[in-house]
Amino acid sequence: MNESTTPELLLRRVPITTEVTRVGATAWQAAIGGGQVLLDGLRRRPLAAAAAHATRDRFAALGPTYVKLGQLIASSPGVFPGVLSEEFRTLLDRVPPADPGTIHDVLLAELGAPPTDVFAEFDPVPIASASIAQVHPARLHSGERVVIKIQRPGIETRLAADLQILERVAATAELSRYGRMVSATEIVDDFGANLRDELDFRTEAASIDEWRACLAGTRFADRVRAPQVHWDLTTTRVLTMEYVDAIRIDDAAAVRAAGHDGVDLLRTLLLSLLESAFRGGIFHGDLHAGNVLVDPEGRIVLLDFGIVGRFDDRTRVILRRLLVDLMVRNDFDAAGRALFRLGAVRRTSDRSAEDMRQFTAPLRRTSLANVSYTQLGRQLAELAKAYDAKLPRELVLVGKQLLYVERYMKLLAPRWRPLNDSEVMGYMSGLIVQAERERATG
Ligand SMILES: Nc1ncnc2c1ncn2[C@@H]1O[C@H](COP(=O)(O)OP(=O)(O)OP(=O)(O)O)[C@@H](O)[C@H]1O
Repeated sequence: MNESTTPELLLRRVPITTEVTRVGATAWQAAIGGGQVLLDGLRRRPLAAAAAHATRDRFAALGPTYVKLGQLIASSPGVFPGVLSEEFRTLLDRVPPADPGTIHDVLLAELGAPPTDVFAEFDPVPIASASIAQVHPARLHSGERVVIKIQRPGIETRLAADLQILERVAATAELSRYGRMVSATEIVDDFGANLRDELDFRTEAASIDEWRACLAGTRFADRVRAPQVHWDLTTTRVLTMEYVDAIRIDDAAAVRAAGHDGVDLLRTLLLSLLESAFRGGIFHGDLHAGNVLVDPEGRIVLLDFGIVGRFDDRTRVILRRLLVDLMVRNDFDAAGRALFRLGAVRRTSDRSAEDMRQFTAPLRRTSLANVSYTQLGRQLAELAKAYDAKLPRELVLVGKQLLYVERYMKLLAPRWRPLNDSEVMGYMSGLIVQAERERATG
């Protein structure tokens, strides 16, 4: 069928605001997905791969909510079948820009004046256009270059309708064992809460400031940064911030051509992530390559604080102790108790200390440096399955960020072994000393 005549596209042309139209579009996409799988089956392609491919295509056609959900699946190894995660990695969030007139109206409504008054220059052509927002370059009257992230009109209603459908699908999925094991409703609830947060740009702006404050005074303060927010020009649907001129971290050729040292960059990225998560309490929760840049001075610049993770004081203390129990004291009973206190394990067994010992064995071997986060994540997921454990969201989130770091390591510093690096080990020792002190003081 010609794409321009599919019901989904026709529906897209009229305002899709009601649940009924979204249910129709979702069912239609599910039906084509099913058809595609059947056809592939007849053509004797492996069924799992065909189903994953069809699901990816349908998610892309259904728009923002599903694209975000697909990206979540892609970055959750161990929870979903590998073939599905792989397929979803290619799901990009790029859509044509909204009509310039509607963008003008959003700015007028949010900032109280037309962009031509508020800014010395405003470029109506965006530099990036994703499903929730688009980003426009502009210049303030002071001469400073800025970018303005502007929310697409109508996105809120559309997401709300999609979320309602997903909630029902998740409730149905929980009737099955697999649905319960992956906590389908919880995944959707969590996902919905994140998406709603992402719709208030003041939350994102506040996270940028909070993250910067948590690294201020540490040795990372001048090695990793985020754009300055212009609060006077920031509202729920408009975020104005400093323009950052930098290259993507996964553009290895450009990073090398600019004379930056891959090991230095990766060390900074890894340690500042650990520092912000295990000491500071707030970390960037979406370090995909479009959000991690390198500026001409060789500093890492993080963009897009739409997703952040937080560990409260108590959790940070437990996590630091867990690290010591596993890596230094080899006290696996204590490590098991720590996991229990994190709320992660609901069932214990006589074998838990032994299982924990086996899980951490690769960490303690001489080949310590070769341990892969991916391998670790898979093992952790298996252990969680065996113990009916549910890893706290933030722990999973920090794990995902380590997977990104690992990916950039392969690109920029393939021979670097963080656990053989004296600065990394020095940093870990600092954490361990702190944890021992906390243990001594109860
Ligand atoms: N401060 C900035 N300076 C320069 N470019 C920026 C800045 N902020 C955002 N951009 C550009 O806009 C793109 C999208 O920004 P951002 O990631 O914040 O939006 P998003 O809608 O959340 O996108 P995504 O869904 O890809 O995460 C960035 O990848 C970058 O190219």
